Amino acid sequence: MAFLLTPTGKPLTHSSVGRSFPVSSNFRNGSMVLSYRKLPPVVCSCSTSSMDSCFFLSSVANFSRGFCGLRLWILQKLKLINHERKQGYGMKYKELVVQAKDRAPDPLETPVSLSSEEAINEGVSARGLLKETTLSNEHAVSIEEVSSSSSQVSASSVIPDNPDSPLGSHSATLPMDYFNYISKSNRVPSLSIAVIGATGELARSKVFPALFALYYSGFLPENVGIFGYSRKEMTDEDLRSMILGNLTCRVDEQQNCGAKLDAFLSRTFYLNGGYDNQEGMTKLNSRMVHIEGDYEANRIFYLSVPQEALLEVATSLAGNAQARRGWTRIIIEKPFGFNMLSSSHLTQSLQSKYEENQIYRIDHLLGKDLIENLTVLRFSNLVFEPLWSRTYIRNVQVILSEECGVGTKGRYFDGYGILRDIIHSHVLQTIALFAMEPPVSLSGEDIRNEKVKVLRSIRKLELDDIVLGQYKNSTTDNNVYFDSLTPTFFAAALYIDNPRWDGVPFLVKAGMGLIKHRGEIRIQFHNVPGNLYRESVGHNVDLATNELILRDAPDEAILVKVNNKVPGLGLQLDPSELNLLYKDKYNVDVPDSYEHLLLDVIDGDNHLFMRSDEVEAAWKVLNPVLEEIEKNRVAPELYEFGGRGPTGAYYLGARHGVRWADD
Ligand SMILES: NC(=O)C1=CN([C@@H]2O[C@H](COP(=O)(O)OP(=O)(O)OC[C@H]3O[C@@H](n4cnc5c(N)ncnc54)[C@H](OP(=O)(O)O)[C@@H]3O)[C@@H](O)[C@H]2O)C=CC1
Ligand SMILES: O=C1O[C@H](COP(=O)(O)O)[C@@H](O)[C@H](O)[C@H]1O
Repeated sequence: MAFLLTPTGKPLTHSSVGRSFPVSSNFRNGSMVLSYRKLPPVVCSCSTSSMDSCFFLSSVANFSRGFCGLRLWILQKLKLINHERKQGYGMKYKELVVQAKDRAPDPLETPVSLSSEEAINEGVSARGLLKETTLSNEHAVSIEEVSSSSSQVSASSVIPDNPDSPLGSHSATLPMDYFNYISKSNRVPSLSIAVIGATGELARSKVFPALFALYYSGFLPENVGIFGYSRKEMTDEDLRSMILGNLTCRVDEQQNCGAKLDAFLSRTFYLNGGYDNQEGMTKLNSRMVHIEGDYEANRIFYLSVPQEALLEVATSLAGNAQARRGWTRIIIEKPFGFNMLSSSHLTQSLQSKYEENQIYRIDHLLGKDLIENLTVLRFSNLVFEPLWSRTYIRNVQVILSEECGVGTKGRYFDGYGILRDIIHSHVLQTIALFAMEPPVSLSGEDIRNEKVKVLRSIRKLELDDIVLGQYKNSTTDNNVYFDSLTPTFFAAALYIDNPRWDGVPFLVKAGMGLIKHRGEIRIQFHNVPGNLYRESVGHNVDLATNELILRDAPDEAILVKVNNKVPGLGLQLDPSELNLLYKDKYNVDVPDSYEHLLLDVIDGDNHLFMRSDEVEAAWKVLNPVLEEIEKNRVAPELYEFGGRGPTGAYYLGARHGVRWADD
């Protein structure tokens, strides 16, 4: 039996020694082999700030997100400001709808006879003549109307594929060319959004609610069609009932809630793809064509399926369900591969079917304000950018801790662990956005060009630079122990070997089953040289360290820690926080990050999505240490569920001259 080693290579003296851990996953002959092992499903009332309920629509227990007035207004303004940089035309949709409303319908554009589903689509366009805010039940198409017609769809309406091109006869088109085309034909292309894996947890809890939130707030075109796809025997009605409980309206606009909900559901359809995705995608295409009518239509496919199914689904869809007259974009979920090799296999396979700019690798953390603020703060203020380097910054800490255990994520988490689930994209993308040089513009490619340089400059990790942890059995899971080495905690010291960041430790910490839900980036500045107030500061100069804190959880905030004179006679310094707490400043709930990112996909804005070279560069940082961990079967340090995590993380900080600032 191999020795169990600590991450520093020393034999483990922990109570876990003696347990025998088979390596739970590997990659053979170009395909991933995962053996899932049981993780304890820790049940705890983990509330995320983004899941507060705004308005309950149905009696079904509802974890809805809120998204109210001012935040919506800000988002709309920002979107308008960013209008010019958008690669796609999502926001122009609304303008075009308005233009189209102003024009008399072109009889040449109207099909001679419409199926009832096409008629619904037409009806929706016609209803566009009404102001969105006056949409009422009277105008909404009833679900029954749609259901009764939907069963009559025949496969004969499938448009044949072009075998010469992976993109079909219309590749992802240049938005402006396409625009001209649209305005010539006087018709706004419709948008079809298909959620593949519609019955899964992610689709139900995040994707459909985000789509409805966008629809409700007017961010989706009125002729949108929503399609759910999986292998289960279900009807349109079943899907609608299944997602209904998670759909909510904005508190400030609830007067139209029922009508909007009806309208959204009437555009939501289910397709049972069966066990052959080639056939399934052909059927889906047929259904989409039927709903879209014989017009230009853009398509988004959200692949919310297990990683094992991803390639097969993506390939089947590429050949059978891409838009023929409009663009197609696919969204894929992390983890992006299991290791360097499987990831590069995945990338190559996807690129043989899709153009890179069709692929949106989604990581929901990147849709949070915390992340967007990294660039906003730095590049729209004078006071931060001059300090953004090793000259002034002593260390950077990225902290993502969750109170919850693995819970229902156990299905895929145990095969992957926290490095692949959280570090590969969440953390490395955060560091890349934080540390990049100023991009030429805010365009997706310019930003991604800068991010990838940072990722390539990160020093590859060694075992000595990391700490692995696993939470012990909790009181809620009846003494069930993990029977794998899967880490639920990871900490590391990263270095970026470039002139701006040489020698600055980037300390990262991510874990589950910890004392506090926290998501923040903390930037600690150097101590003041020759500080005139050193006597007032006292011995613990760390307390007087200036800090900039960007926080997502527990409450969204931007804080700057400064030294301030305590009011009164005498001279006493007090490290205080300049505090921009969102909930105090803005009377709004923050939208879920899936809304933000889905809107970006519609707009063709890919700056928050990883490009394939970024995925590869991130693997180069992690792959060597992952191989070491697996080769040596490094055992994670056990920690108490609900505690502060492994003590190893404190030693790690100390070795790099850093004191964790979140304690
Ligand atoms: N849940 C989460 O919070 C997160 C999930 N992810 C990623 O998102 C993806 C989905 O996760 P999650 O929703 O939790 O998974 P689930 O297992 O809950 O759902 C998977 C869905 O995919 C469908 N499906 C499975 N196999 C196939 C197939 N061969 N062809 C077509 N459809 C298939 C399933 O339905 P049916 O069996 O009926 O076909 C089901 O609808 C995973 O890749 C995961 O890594 C990433 C981050 C967070
Ligand atoms: O992507 C993921 O993030 C969640 C944490 O998301 P949050 O929005 O609640 O902070 C994490 O639980 C999950 O394992 C991971 O895949």
